[in-house]
Amino acid sequence: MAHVMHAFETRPALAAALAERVSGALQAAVATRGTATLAVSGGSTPKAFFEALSAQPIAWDRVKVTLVDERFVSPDHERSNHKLVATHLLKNAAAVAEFVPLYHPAETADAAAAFATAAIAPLGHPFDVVILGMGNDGHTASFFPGGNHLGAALDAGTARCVMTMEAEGAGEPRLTLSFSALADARLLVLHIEGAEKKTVLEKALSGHDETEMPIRAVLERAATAPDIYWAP
Ligand SMILES: O=C1O[C@H](COP(=O)(O)O)[C@@H](O)[C@H](O)[C@H]1O
Repeated sequence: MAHVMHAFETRPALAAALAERVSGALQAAVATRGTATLAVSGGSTPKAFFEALSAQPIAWDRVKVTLVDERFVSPDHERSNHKLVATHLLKNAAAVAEFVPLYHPAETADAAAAFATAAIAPLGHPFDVVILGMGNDGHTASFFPGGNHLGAALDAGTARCVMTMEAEGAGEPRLTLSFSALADARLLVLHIEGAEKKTVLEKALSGHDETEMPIRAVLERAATAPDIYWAP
């Protein structure tokens, strides 16, 4: 699947341009269907983009926001992706958006994943916008190399769901949307920053083994061609 590369000179320029692009897609969705859905990544990269997006003049009360993946930690934990979104995105104009968490205070990650699968179902499909990140190990969402459920998570035939993932490089157990739930988004973005991530992307583009670099599943066979946003 071909991708479209958008390279920027600075990270603030990327954040502003991506916020405008996502804003346009969400506004179009609201105009067409009355509601819009947005699934975002966590990690360190999206903060400036979230801040820029939070100020966009969208009918945010019609927008439902969720995560592409989450750590199995409570929302007040410093590694919680929910906390990141609450702090940097669900503010300003976006404060009225509805947030659908993946984390649920269940006894096990598997039980939380079952709750989350039920919680995201009413959002409908495909998502209007999905923003993916990428780790230096080639993971995206929580599709980690060596992940215990990686095969099922990347299987296009797996029903749209939230699954658990454990992997050496993942830290705590993870909750992740399946590839099937992400890959047909109306707008599918891979947002990466820094020279190291560019090198990782080039490596991913030069091979085919998805178990080595799960991001390859998105780059090679997502139903929607990804738009890649990069800045040094
Ligand atoms: O663990 C995660 O990492 C990736 C990449 O994060 P970054 O800190 O390198 O930007 C992120 O996309 C994912 O949502 C997150 O859970």
